Amino acid sequence: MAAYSIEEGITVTTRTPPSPRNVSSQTGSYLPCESVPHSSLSSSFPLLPLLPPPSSPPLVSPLSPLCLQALTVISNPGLRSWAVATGEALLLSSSLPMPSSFLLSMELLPNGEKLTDVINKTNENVKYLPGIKLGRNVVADPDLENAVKEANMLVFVTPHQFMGGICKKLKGKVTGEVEAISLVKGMEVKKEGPCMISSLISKELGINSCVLMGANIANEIAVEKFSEATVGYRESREIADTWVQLFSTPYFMVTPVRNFHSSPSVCHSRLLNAGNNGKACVKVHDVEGVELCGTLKNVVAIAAGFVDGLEMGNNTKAAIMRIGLREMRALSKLLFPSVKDSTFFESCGVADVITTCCKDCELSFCSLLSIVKVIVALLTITVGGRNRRVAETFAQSGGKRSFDELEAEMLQGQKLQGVSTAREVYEVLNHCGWLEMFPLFSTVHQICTGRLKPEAIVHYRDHKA
Ligand SMILES: NC(=O)C1=CN([C@@H]2O[C@H](COP(=O)(O)OP(=O)(O)OC[C@H]3O[C@@H](n4cnc5c(N)ncnc54)[C@H](O)[C@@H]3O)[C@@H](O)[C@H]2O)C=CC1
Ligand SMILES: O=C(CO)COP(=O)(O)O
Repeated sequence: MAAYSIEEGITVTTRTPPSPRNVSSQTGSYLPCESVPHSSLSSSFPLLPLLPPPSSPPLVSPLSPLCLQALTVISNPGLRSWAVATGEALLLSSSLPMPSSFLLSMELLPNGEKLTDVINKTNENVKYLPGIKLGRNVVADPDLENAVKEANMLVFVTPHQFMGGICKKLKGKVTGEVEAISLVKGMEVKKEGPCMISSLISKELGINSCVLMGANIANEIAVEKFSEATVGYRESREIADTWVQLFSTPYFMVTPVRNFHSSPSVCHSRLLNAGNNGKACVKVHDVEGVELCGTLKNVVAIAAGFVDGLEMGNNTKAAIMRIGLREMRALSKLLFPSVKDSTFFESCGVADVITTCCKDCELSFCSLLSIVKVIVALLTITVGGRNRRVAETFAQSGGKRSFDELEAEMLQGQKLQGVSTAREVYEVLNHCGWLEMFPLFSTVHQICTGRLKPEAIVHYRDHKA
């Protein structure tokens, strides 16, 4: 059985320097190279050799002020998790300067061996990525502090619920010039107001953090289906380009997005000031726009799941997605006026709403190929957006089975983000007196907590809290 704790974990460490991945070994390039709007760095990146000579010097990106010495992925791999799809995909590529990938689990295999030991022995994650050799320079290490010791690039990929504990544990342990990127879709709500995960990382660890969000169902990326993602960044375009370079593959197209400095909204300032005796000083950039897209779309996905569970049809689903997107944009801009409208047209915005709210497949018994389709459907029915899927089952049960129970049963150790995010959003709306302005968001929370029936999702205007 798997036993997870923030105290223990796995790290995968590389001791050889990076070399960019070999594009000729990749398949499934969707767009011609010229149409991929990457930086010149990223377009030349995939052509370099797959494995570095053991004595190559550390990579110094021509665009980046950062000398890429070591990269640590802070994650906890699970079946079909984003951590596995991205974190380990990164590690598969020995293009990276990564001495380490930290996997927050001290998981024992059925034979009693530690997964970390087996990864180090076989250079393979026999449980979650069997049959695939990790980059030669990858080492597993169960000690979080040790994992970040040499790293100057940190990738965070865990459910948002655990980020507070992880940051607390790392406080004071991350030193030198370190850059972070968060792939975590979610936020924390403190008494002083909402705190995006990238801000939490920055505040707790004293380092800059970009974000990467997008329409990225993990298992599709794991099988190299073409996808896009958006990197949100604060100050430095060079840092964003470095992350784009690290994450990009022919089947994973990453685009950087920036917003300009601005003050937080009046209400947000009031919230912050209330908790900090007026001393709060927050700088806001579009890293928040990208991150709020990734965070809030999980609430919309829950709403879409209710619609599916009640078999309300595509028009209703489209209406809920549109209203959800509108509330996403409105809340993001109220919280952070610097958020740009155009961000909602990036992968992190409308595309993520679509992918997370869509059903994986429809069973069609009318087609000539119905048997094949049913088999394919049954094989794939367990994939796709988890928030939508669990909410669908919740609605089918008439709201009688709790989300906790369904999460444990359906996700087998994975974590649902949408239900806790709906609660966190509700707290913010309630605190700011905005509940009536966001009827869909507040109705979702009330359905999740059993105060309203799932059917209320289309009567949301009647349920002003
Ligand atoms: N899975 C996906 O398709 C995508 C996920 N994301 C985001 O990436 C983040 C991570 O998602 P996944 O990798 O899918 O996570 P996940 O839902 O697979 O959870 C990862 C692991 O965290 C573990 N965990 C349990 N207790 C823990 C603790 N105390 N400390 C640390 N970890 C603990 C869980 O057991 C699980 O194995 C989330 O914010 C998610 O919204 C983003 C894009 C796609
Ligand atoms: O964020 C995701 C896809 O972009 C994954 O969504 P779920 O957490 O609903 O599976």
